[in-house]
This record gives sequence, structure tokens and C-alpha cells, in this order.
Amino acid sequence: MEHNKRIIVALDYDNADKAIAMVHQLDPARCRVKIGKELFTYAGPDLVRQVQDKGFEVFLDLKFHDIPNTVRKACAAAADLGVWMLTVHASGGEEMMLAAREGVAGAEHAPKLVAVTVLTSMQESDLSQLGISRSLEEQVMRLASLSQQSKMDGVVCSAKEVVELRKLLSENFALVTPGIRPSGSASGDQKRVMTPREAIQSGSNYLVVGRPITQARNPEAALNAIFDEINAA
Ligand SMILES: O=c1ccn([C@@H]2O[C@H](COP(=O)(O)O)[C@@H](O)[C@H]2O)c(=O)[nH]1
Repeated sequence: MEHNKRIIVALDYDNADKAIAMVHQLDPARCRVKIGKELFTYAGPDLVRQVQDKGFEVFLDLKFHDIPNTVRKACAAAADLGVWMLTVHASGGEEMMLAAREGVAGAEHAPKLVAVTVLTSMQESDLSQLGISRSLEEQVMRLASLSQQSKMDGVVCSAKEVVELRKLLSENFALVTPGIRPSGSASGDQKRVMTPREAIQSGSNYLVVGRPITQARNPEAALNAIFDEINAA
């Protein structure tokens, strides 16, 4: 079975030319792309439009976390750009997430709104430092339930949490998983990682992959190896 467009390539670059050069190696029929804080801060909405004009659906990963009024307006601006998916932080709370939903409500094509639970770069000791005493998995579950209750379309979590989350959340609630590392590739700052095959087998809907592709000597070959791995899963 072809797992069509479940790979989202994170275009984490420090300028538009590098991002466009990567995009030229990708096929919009096979994957989506993510534009995050680094690239958006350098290259802005024009780059989002340029990438969309090449036929790509864009996941704008700006992880909004602010007062409800600001998040409502920021989400409305992102929806006007025509992006396919957009992030906020679940820890911004219910009122903030409901405001995000209101922000995209008037859009011609409302983006999917997904809320970040616990960053995949974090582990339990990081939560303790923040004064959170429940386990990391419990915190993810709690924020995911709150996100569903707050009209989000899905959450960002680690693939490690997907099996438990699926028991808790409705079937069509999207589970978006960064922290994907093909075996043998460096974890870097990611703490809760899984291979592409494991992530698909556990039930992830979308796999976000950055450095294993973008920093590879041959990005096209790295991406093809991931396609092969998930299609065999
Ligand atoms: O919990 C999260 C939320 C977002 N991300 C983003 O995904 C990519 C992952 O890149 P890699 O190079 O594959 O590690 C990156 O853009 C993050 O900002 C995340 O990793 N974890």
C-alpha cells in the first residue's frame, strides 16, 4: 500500500534559495513540506506562496502560543496564506485554541489546526524542571484530550505515544509525529524518536522528517529510502 503524502519534509533552512533548491528535488504528489520558524523568519510569506505555487501543500509550523486575541489574528493571517496545516501550542489552553479555531473559521480553505503536546526534544526530566510532576505520557494524553475538546484537528506528539493516544481520541483526529529517525541516523536534539516504519506501524498519520533528508549527502536518495521503508510497512 502506498502511504501517499504522509511524509512532511521540514524545510529548516536559513534562506529561501536553499529551501527552493530542496523543493526542486521533491514531488508534490508524494510529500508535503513544512516551513517553520527559522525559514519563515528569513523568507516570510512570499516563500510560502512560492512553494505553494509549485503545487506543494504547506504545513506552517509557527507553534503559536500567545493570548487568545493575538493567536486568533495570527491564525487568520496564516489561513489567508492558504496553508494546509498550522500549529499552536496546546499548553496555551482551551481559550487560546478555541480562538485559533475562530481565526481560521472564515477562510475559504481553512487549514488543519494541530496543537503541539510535548515537544519531541523533551523528556520527563524536562517536565520536572517545569514543575510538572505527572509522567510525560500522562502529560501528552492530557494535552491531547484538551486539544480535541478545544476543536483542534489533531496534535503533534512523538510516534511513541501514538498507540495510547489512538485509544483516547477519535479516529479522524490527526497524529502528526516529528522525531522520525531512520535507523543509523543521528538523533540530534530529538529525545523521543522512532523509525519511519515504526511510526507508520504504530498508526501515525503524518511523519515530519527534517535533517535525515535535508542534511543527507543525497537528499533524494534519503527520501526515497524512507518511502520504500514506509511502503513496505
Ligand atoms: O515536538 C515537535 C514539534 C515540531 N518539531 C519540528 O519538526 C522538525 C523536525 O526536524 P528534524 O530535523 O527531523 O529533527 C523541526 O522542524 C521541528 O521544529 C519537532 O521536531 N518536534
